[in-house]
Amino acid sequence: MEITLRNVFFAYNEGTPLQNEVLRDINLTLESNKIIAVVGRTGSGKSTFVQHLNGLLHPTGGSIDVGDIRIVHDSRRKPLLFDKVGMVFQMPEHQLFEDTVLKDISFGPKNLGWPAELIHSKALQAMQMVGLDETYCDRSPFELSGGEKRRAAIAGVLVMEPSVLILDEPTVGLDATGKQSLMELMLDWHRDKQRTIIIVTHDMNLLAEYAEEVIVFESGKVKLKTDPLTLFTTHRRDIEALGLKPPIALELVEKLNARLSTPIPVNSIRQQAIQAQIADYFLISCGKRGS
Ligand SMILES: Nc1ncnc2c1ncn2[C@@H]1O[C@H](COP(=O)(O)OP(=O)(O)OP(=O)(O)O)[C@@H](O)[C@H]1O
Repeated sequence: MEITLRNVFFAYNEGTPLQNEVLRDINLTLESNKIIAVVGRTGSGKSTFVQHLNGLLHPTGGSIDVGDIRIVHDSRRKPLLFDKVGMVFQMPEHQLFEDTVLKDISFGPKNLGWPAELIHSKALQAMQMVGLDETYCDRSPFELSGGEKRRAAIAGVLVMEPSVLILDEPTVGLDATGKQSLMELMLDWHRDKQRTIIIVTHDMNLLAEYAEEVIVFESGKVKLKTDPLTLFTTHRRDIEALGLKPPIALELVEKLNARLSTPIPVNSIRQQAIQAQIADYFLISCGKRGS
């Protein structure tokens, strides 16, 4: 499902002395079936932006087309899109509240009036997608580990089968293994269902590994929309000025290149691809592989 924003402005506390304009003239199209990262300094408006995509916030100017639903500044018509655009907030485990995992995951579909049997089967499917088996159904969400809680919270969003999934800082607080396994699950969901994922993140390694497109925010405006490789090569200075460091894999290849007479070409910023390029380079330079 495509999302198009035209001349979108947003101010908190509009029309009051506390008015705070946070989004300024956003014009963007978010294509279907992509993994899109949203980055920028803290306070640049990323969370405010993504909350516009599922109707949680409405623009104070301009329009947002989510598929065939238009969101505009009109206090009489405020479409909610929670079933089409699923949102996983920062630290989603804080939003678990039912006494069992199954009840928590079933909460959204129940509110939408889905039949009980359908809710049950979809909830089990969602649990499977996030790697929680049926033994978790009757467990209290409050007794799970941090990573398991996060998976349960994500299942509560996936159960609605959204066309777009928004993850606001999905891996904060998880260890390296937890981060990777969560992101691999999200990648499987994206590939399996052919749906869009929008990730708000400060983690440039995560961005390099998973994003196909990047939107860079600066002071409530879209500074850039590009792909990760172009971001970290052509726009290197711009993003460093925003305090964003390139991914470790790219820094590694640059350090090596400073010492090599024939630099390794930077044609990817994914860690594994760069490792393979480096390995290839050394095999070629040792004469063990034809170039
Ligand atoms: N409910 C609110 N009322 C008033 N101002 C708000 C509200 N929520 C956020 N803001 C302000 O809007 C601006 C953008 O905040 P937002 O959370 O969208 O930024 P962000 O880029 O997501 O930041 P971070 O990376 O720290 O999560 C900030 O100046 C913030 O103080």
